[in-house]
Amino acid sequence: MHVPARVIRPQLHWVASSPLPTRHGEFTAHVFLDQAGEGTGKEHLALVFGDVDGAKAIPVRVHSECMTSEVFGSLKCDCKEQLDYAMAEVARAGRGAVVYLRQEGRGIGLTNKIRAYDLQARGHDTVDANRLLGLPDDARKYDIAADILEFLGVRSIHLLTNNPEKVEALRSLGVEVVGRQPVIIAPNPYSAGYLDTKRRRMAHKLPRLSTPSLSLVDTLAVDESRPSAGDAE
Ligand SMILES: Nc1nc2c(ncn2[C@@H]2O[C@H](COP(=O)(O)OP(=O)(O)OP(=O)(O)O)[C@@H](O)[C@H]2O)c(=O)[nH]1
Ligand SMILES: [Zn+2]
Repeated sequence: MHVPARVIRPQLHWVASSPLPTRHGEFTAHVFLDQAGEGTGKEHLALVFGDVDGAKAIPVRVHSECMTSEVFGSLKCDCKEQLDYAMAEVARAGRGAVVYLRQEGRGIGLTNKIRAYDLQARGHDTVDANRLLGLPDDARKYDIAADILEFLGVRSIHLLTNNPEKVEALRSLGVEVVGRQPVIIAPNPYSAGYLDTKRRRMAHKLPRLSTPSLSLVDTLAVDESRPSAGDAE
């Protein structure tokens, strides 16, 4: 059945919803079309578990797109495992949401992220690679996430994140963040330096990590039954 779009604000429209069975349980997927500025045509997603309308202090993950890890299994970052963990956590809590924002590469887009990866392959860390490209360390915005949460009727949240700046950004947009829940993923040999840079240079609340042995790569490559970080928690 086709339901007409609902205008959230002039350039952000709710456009579709459907049940979405996942390996973490049955969510409802809501799609929001962003027609503003550079975001023209971007489709953002909210995966909702249980009844969140009017809910307080529910777990919410505001996640930024990472095609390289989420689609292709890149080991350079922790994004896919964080997403899996968040979905499992929301389902475990019985209600909550994952807001999936299409701001690839901390908002610089896929092309620039791959350019940054090329610089990282030449020895630069994730922050310096962006700077060498003349780009901000983090170009993301969270106004759409705030609007989506308001649209869903969510009253207050526990934000699943290690990034205190994300908490502050959402608060400054009027989201009542009553707590922060860490999303700590064990490093692999390719992500350890990246995670350490996030801890040292981006103020992420991450533990000091020791670099795991390279033999873990072989394990990751051959063991398809490996439990996800979410399963391990
Ligand atoms: N520019 C750039 N973006 C990256 C890199 N690695 C991952 N990303 C992007 O970073 C975004 C995720 O941001 P993170 O800094 O990993 O984490 P966060 O969302 O700030 O914090 P958490 O809530 O704790 O996950 C996604 O959009 C990824 O595509 C990188 O090396 N360079
Ligand atoms: Zn990533």
